[in-house]
Amino acid sequence: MRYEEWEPIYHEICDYFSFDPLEDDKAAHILSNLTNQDATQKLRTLINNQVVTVCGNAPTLENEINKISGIIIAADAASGVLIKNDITPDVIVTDLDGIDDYAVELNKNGTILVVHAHGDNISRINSWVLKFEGPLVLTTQGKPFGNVYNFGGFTDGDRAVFLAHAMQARKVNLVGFCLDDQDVTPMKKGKLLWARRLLKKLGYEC
Ligand SMILES: Nc1ncnc2c1ncn2[C@@H]1O[C@H](COP(=O)(O)OP(=O)(O)OP(=O)(O)O)[C@@H](O)[C@H]1O
Ligand SMILES: Nc1nc2c(c(=O)[nH]1)N=C(CO)CN2
Ligand SMILES: [Mg+2]
Repeated sequence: MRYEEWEPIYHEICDYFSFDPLEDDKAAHILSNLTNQDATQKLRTLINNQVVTVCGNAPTLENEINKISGIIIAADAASGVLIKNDITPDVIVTDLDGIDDYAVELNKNGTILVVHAHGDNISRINSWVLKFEGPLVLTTQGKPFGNVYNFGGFTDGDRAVFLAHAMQARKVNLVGFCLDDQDVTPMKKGKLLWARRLLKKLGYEC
């Protein structure tokens, strides 16, 4: 999605959650200043024209492992579920609140980390990013610049789907997405509602 198309949606999201866009920009600049890494071309080569499975972290993921095929993109904590099931994600899309030290090891061995900056993860950016030795792609939900991209999307899960579309995947399958999950906090419910709205724009009903 082009930024011009994304921007009005982004402002609606900021109004909904009372997020401050200036804090998002501050986070994106902190991230960009920590590393000049840019594995976007590697990511594009990996995904272009391929079948991709994006794994969300709904409780159903564990029962849907057998549906995974092609290039595997894990949304944040879904990566831990995959690892427990002996599956190595090719890509992890994360705002750094759902991963653990295993992500540093995976990244060292080639898993691409797509690290998202926002106003509420600045401390996580500062504590995690310098530990990563492998390929990184940096993202923002605000205006992109330099080595910081915006492919559209909001939560780790729907952002992963927007990313796969932006990288021209041939087909994008979703597993572990249950966006009307009622067994979550009010904040999470709001985030899943937005994920659902955004994925609907790409033609997915989940
Ligand atoms: N029922 C569900 N519960 C949680 N996540 C879900 C669910 N269904 C789909 N997802 C997707 O899985 C992604 C990764 O889940 P995780 O539990 O790591 O969330 P998170 O990292 O705390 O979410 P975020 O940081 O995006 O707020 C979410 O961003 C969401 O898009
Ligand atoms: N400012 C801000 N932005 C976000 C947040 C968040 O908690 N705060 N969470 C996200 C993942 O769902 C994506 N973007
Ligand atoms: Mg997260």
